Amino acid sequence: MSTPTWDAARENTHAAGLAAKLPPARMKLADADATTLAEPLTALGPLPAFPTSSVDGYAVAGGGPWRLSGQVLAGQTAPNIQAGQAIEVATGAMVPPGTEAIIRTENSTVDADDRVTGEARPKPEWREIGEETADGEELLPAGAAVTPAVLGLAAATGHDAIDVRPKPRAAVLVFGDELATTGAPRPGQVRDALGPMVPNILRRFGAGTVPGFSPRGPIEDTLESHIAVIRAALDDADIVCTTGGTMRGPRDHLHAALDALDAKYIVDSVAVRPGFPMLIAALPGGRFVAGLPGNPQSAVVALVSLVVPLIDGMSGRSLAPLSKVTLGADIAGRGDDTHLALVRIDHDGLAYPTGHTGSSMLRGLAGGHGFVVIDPGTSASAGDRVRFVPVPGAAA
Ligand SMILES: Nc1nc2c(c(=O)[nH]1)N[C@H]1C(S)=C(S)[C@@H](COP(=O)(O)OP(=O)(O)OC[C@H]3O[C@@H](n4cnc5c(N)ncnc54)[C@H](O)[C@@H]3O)O[C@H]1N2
Ligand code: MOO
Repeated sequence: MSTPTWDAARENTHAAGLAAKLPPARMKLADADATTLAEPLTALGPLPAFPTSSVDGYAVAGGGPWRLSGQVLAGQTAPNIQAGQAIEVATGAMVPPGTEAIIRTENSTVDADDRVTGEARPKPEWREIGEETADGEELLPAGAAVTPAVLGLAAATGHDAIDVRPKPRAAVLVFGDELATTGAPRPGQVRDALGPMVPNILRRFGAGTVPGFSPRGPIEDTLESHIAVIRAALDDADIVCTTGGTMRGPRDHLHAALDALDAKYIVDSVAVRPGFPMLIAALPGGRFVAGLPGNPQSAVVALVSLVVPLIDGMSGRSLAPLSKVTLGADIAGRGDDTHLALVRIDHDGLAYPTGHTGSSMLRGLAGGHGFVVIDPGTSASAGDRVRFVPVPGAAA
């Protein structure tokens, strides 16, 4: 398999995810945040459902002064209004049929004999039936991300539950005999930095987690343990993220384990720096293994490069286009490879390289906002607009 470009690897991974997208499920609104619409969201009725006052004031008909002859509060049904009458209305209340104008409270006076005088503003002060949506209108297409605002819109138009594709469930398996999980590392040891980091990044990218596997590890570097724990994780996970062992060194067992599990590579290394040994393999039953390199920053590069497109595909979403940022300083390319360079967006709105960007380091990532994409064969200069891959929650 020849090494794909970073862009091609993302597209291939997204397409593989889309081909294995998760089956739809009906979910109560309270449970549906961060899922994806499986069907278009349509209005179950017009919005607003009745002519609705946008102000506190007096509905009037005919010429004034008007005789105050009632009140409508939000939630009540309104009586008809006759010429010469004024009916006090609250914001959100139904506008009495026959209303010609609504005069705001602050633009009106009511005398001791309940006579209302005042002047209406030129623009109507109420919202007509169906102004926001007609009954049955499509509000959002299938494949749209379900955000808190989408939940609010669904509720506003009458839905109690919606058809969504659930979040793919991701397990995280941390491999490495050198890893310690507490205290400062002793000579020869490395503190596991991925266990505390990867599940939280996955959650922020819209993956669900699997109890007992968020993370599981450190797991010993043997072929048998790789095969056994990947199998166990697949009982509940749609995506199994492994860390380390992506090369073919003396203690790297991931490839052999994937062969034993009958996996097919979607991507097996990518022309990107850092993080090139990242891989995605498909397993029978529409599940995937994402091999994240052991170097901690490279593992995050693999998450944002391939696992995010995989989650998008399995969720039935299109591959999200990347926004662009303007560079505040020059950033060198990495020859024929795409360079994902850590940047911090500063107070001037421009992106500057962080320090400490070695692939084994995390200081740059912890102080940065994401990666800019320097395309193969190019270098970028201050002032250039370049694509930006955010790492949510990366920096304050
Ligand atoms: N002969 C070559 N060796 C290496 C090459 C190469 O091209 N030729 N590429 C290097 C690159 S680039 C990367 S990235 C790594 C990928 O290594 P693996 O995915 O096989 O991972 P490991 O060997 O297990 O570990 C690499 C490195 O990361 C540290 N590590 C691993 N897990 C964790 C963790 N959970 N928390 C913190 N640090 C972790 C590990 O101790 C190693 O230092 O391969 C290079 N080698
Ligand atoms: O792929 Mo490695 O990321 O350069 O440390």
